[in-house]
Amino acid sequence: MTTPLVGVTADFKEVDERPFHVVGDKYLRAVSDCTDATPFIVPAMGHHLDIPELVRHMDGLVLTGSPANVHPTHYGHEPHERYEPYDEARDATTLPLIREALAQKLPIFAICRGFQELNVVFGGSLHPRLHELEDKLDHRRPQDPDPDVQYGPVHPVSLAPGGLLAEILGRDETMVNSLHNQGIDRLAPGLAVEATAPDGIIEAVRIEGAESFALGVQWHPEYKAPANPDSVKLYDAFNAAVLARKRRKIAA
Ligand SMILES: N[C@@H](CCC(=O)NCCCC(=O)O)C(=O)O
Repeated sequence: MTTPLVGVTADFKEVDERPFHVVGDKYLRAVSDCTDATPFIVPAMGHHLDIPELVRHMDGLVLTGSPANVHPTHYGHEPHERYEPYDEARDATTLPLIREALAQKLPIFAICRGFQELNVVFGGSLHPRLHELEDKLDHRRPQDPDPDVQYGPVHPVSLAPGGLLAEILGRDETMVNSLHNQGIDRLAPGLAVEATAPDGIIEAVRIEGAESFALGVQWHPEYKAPANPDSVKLYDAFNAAVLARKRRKIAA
């Protein structure tokens, strides 16, 4: 069997005043270190991509995190400068990519912004600034220059009894990192809650009835993934689905 291919979504942003398609190294490295697949970067080129053809070549999809927020018009809200930065090139890529990935039963692992994109694609909405809500935790990145602190565990999440995450991790609670300003407001129909923070914020979802692995998490399992036993289990589960997809393609 040839090596499976996992697409990893890129942001579109300026680097030295020039446009670039960029992906954090940790997203690529986690796929490389913790699965049998080779990662490749999916550029944020929207309608310039032949998305159905691209998905046919993939065996799995990782939707990455990003400092940029999903444009509010995708979930029926007015844009406001306080909700920036946006990355409309990424929205124009990831939202149709998720739809096509589902149609082609591709394993999907959605992380942070990717998790939020899943909710938006299914018709849910986001709260643009969680930390402005009374009675919610501050879910933003810890203010410390050390990445091990920024991506260190900061709050527990309760795993839904009988859910996919509880099954994968083998328990009912775990500690997660937290580097997001936004979060799920209205949960989309078609998504099942897999984990919640102590303040009730949804931290993980599964696509109900998906024919392959289709999980989104608000935290960052990709950060130093091989060193985190929970992250290893998550990538193992994703990998099993990627390999199964690859075998199905060969058999077809
Ligand atoms: N912009 C959204 C999503 C947050 C997110 O994905 N953070 C990741 C930051 C960088 C990284 O580690 O990839 C929000 O603020 O909620």
